[in-house]
Amino acid sequence: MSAEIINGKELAQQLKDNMKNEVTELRDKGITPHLTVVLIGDNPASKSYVKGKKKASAETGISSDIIELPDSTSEEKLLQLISELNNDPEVDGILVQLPLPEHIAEQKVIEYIDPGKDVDGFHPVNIGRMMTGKDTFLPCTPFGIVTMLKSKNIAISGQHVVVIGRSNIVGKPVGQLLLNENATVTYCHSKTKGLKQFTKMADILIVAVGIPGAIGADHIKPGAAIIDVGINRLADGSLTGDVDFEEAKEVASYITPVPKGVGPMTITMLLQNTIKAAKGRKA
Ligand SMILES: NC(=O)C1=CN([C@@H]2O[C@H](COP(=O)(O)OP(=O)(O)OC[C@H]3O[C@@H](n4cnc5c(N)ncnc54)[C@H](OP(=O)(O)O)[C@@H]3O)[C@@H](O)[C@H]2O)C=CC1
Ligand SMILES: Nc1nc(=O)c2c([nH]1)NC[C@@H]1CN(c3ccc(C(=O)N[C@@H](CCC(=O)O)C(=O)O)cc3)C=[N+]21
Repeated sequence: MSAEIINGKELAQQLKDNMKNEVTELRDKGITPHLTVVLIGDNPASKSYVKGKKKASAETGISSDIIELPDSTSEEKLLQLISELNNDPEVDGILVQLPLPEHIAEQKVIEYIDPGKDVDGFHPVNIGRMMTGKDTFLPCTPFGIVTMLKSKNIAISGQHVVVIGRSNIVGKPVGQLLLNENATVTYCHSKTKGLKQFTKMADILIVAVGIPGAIGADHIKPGAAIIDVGINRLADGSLTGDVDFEEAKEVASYITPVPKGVGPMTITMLLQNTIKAAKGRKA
């Protein structure tokens, strides 16, 4: 038996089609959601993600612009720009593409963004609201993952979720969101001893490590749902996840592919958050 594939690209398209109608209605009322993306430096991967965000915005009628600045941009100059965007009444959402150059303190920049415009959901105020179960901007990748699980009616409540990875943008918040949905959550990371003994207990296994092939069939409990967050570019230019897909799909009940899995959902949730920001500010 081969696992059912959760096609994130298709689900993202359905959600964008719905959003397009919502944006049309908002625009008829004179409200055009606007997203500003700030891109520092010329990391090719970041450039390609940012292009994807612009394209997806246009598809739904959300207006967007990209502010590109050189690698040499000072922290002070970036904070100044954020302060202008915070005060610009036309701007609903601000996204500063990560990672930032080494000389800029990432956390300081994140905390400078107006929480009401923080469509990434990375500001400590929004993280705190998420942790306490309040309405807020949910971080896009975790929000996308929960949306994918729900789209397939995969049970979350009472299930054992194992998350591999504890970054502030993926691992930690996805565990928190699933805890809010009444899952029992275990976190694993690079210091975890005996990783397999944990992963084999997972009803839902979320892999956000950044190592191709980190997880194989022998890590997986038969019938588990596997969410592969990893985006790794191989030497031949192709993209691959953290899970050995061919092997894993023979053991799992559901699995997300890379590409066309979690990635497109991340962008779609960003658009959702931008609409929410516009409604919160302009409506
Ligand atoms: N699809 C999407 O939309 C997105 C995809 N990504 C991708 O997801 C992956 C993870 O991203 P991100 O969370 O930002 O990455 P980070 O590099 O910030 O975090 C990686 C995590 O994996 C853990 N880890 C590393 N090696 C091992 C190991 N051998 N065993 C167990 N755990 C390990 C690390 O542990 P420790 O904390 O101890 O160092 C860390 O917590 C990347 O491939 C990234 O490109 C990221 C964002 C969005
Ligand atoms: N402030 C900030 N917010 C982010 O949300 C953010 C970030 N910084 N930095 C980098 C990570 C990574 N990320 C991805 C988004 C979409 C795809 C995506 O759409 N991937 C496609 C493939 C795209 C391609 O072919 O290149 C897919 O998986 O099918 C991947 C990765 C957002 N991130």
